[in-house]
Amino acid sequence: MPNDIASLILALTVSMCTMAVALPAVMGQVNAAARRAQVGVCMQALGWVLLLVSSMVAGGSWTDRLLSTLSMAGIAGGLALNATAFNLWCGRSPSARMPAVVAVVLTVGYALGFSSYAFRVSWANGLLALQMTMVAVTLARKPLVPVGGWRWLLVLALAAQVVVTAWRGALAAFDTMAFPSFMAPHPINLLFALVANATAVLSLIGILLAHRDEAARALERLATLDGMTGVLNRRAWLAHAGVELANAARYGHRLGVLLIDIDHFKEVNDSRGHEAGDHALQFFARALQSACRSGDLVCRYGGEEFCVLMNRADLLSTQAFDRRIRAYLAEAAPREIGYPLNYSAGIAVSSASDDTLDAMLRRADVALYSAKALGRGCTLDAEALHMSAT
Ligand SMILES: Nc1nc2c(ncn2[C@@H]2O[C@H](COP(=O)(O)OP(=O)(O)OP(=O)(O)O)[C@@H](O)[C@H]2O)c(=O)[nH]1
Repeated sequence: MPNDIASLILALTVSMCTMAVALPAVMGQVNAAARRAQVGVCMQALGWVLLLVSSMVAGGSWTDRLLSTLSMAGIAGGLALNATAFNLWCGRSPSARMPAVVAVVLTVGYALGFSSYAFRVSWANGLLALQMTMVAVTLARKPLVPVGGWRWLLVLALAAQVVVTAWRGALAAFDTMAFPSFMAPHPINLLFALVANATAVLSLIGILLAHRDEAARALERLATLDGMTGVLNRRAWLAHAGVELANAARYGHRLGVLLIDIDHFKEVNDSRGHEAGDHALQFFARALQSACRSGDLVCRYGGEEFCVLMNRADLLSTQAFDRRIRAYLAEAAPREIGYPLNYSAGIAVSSASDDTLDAMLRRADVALYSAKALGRGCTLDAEALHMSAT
């Protein structure tokens, strides 16, 4: 059995080192979460290497104390980094101060109490079990973004490792003679080595899948959002608005489309520079979004044109939205961007159950064109225009 345990611990160390080298190569360019996970794996790999080396030097010597303490710092620090990585991948803030605090307390306590075998082993195993619990809780908490079912596999493996690690801590404290080293021929050591190997494999799978989910979300963002303003792009807006119009027809609601074109925007670019122009577009998009109700859809229709789909809205409520935006711009634009910003707009409200998005956009565009022709800075509605023309 001692040889079995030594082989399994060696296999675990080799797996961790392989992961530490392979992850950066396989994952390519990474974000903050993946970077933390990679560094976390490297630290754990280093920790296991140092623990193995420490078992080869004279027990209780200063070299043993130094190597063992550094190995604890590596394993505990790596776990703390993994906790923050999984927090980020679950859409939460990266702050996971507790696992980091536990890693520091564990290392310092281990170094200070090194001369007592029972204390240092129970201290390290107890606090490592606490850290693993924190990583498992991080994964088990409801994520704020879609995360695959893989997290439950990792939670299960971590839960098993928590039990075995805490058990080792208890044995070291209360039955020290039966548990003289982490490679001693004790069934719990064998169980620990097996579970640790399984958790290492599942961690690798978890890190790769979390990274893949994150990349898929980033691709979706790129495909649906306008990169500069963060509102929907035209293609995504058309797809969503088409669904909303079909629902409106089915349930007998009305909806309004407000097509907006910022006035004299070329002058902003020409006199203040392209960067100021970009800043103004971002401010304008924010203003539209904050004035919307949930269910409304804002998009950047093109250059300095925006389009808003107002769900369950008739002409009066679309006009009220337009007035709110104008009042907000008059007050906030000079304050936020340093000069006034105005726009012309056209409104089209869904008329019959067979109305189409194309037809509504055409009517809104005609109304917008007329608003520009009237001298800009105003909003016209397509129905009124149509009535006055007939
Ligand atoms: N800074 C910046 N400018 C943009 C962007 N997209 C389009 N524009 C500018 O928007 C301006 C649009 O000019 P025009 O079509 O003449 O419209 P306008 O100056 O607003 O005049 P009217 O619409 O007739 O009031 C051009 O100068 C474009 O370069 C962008 O992403 N960033």
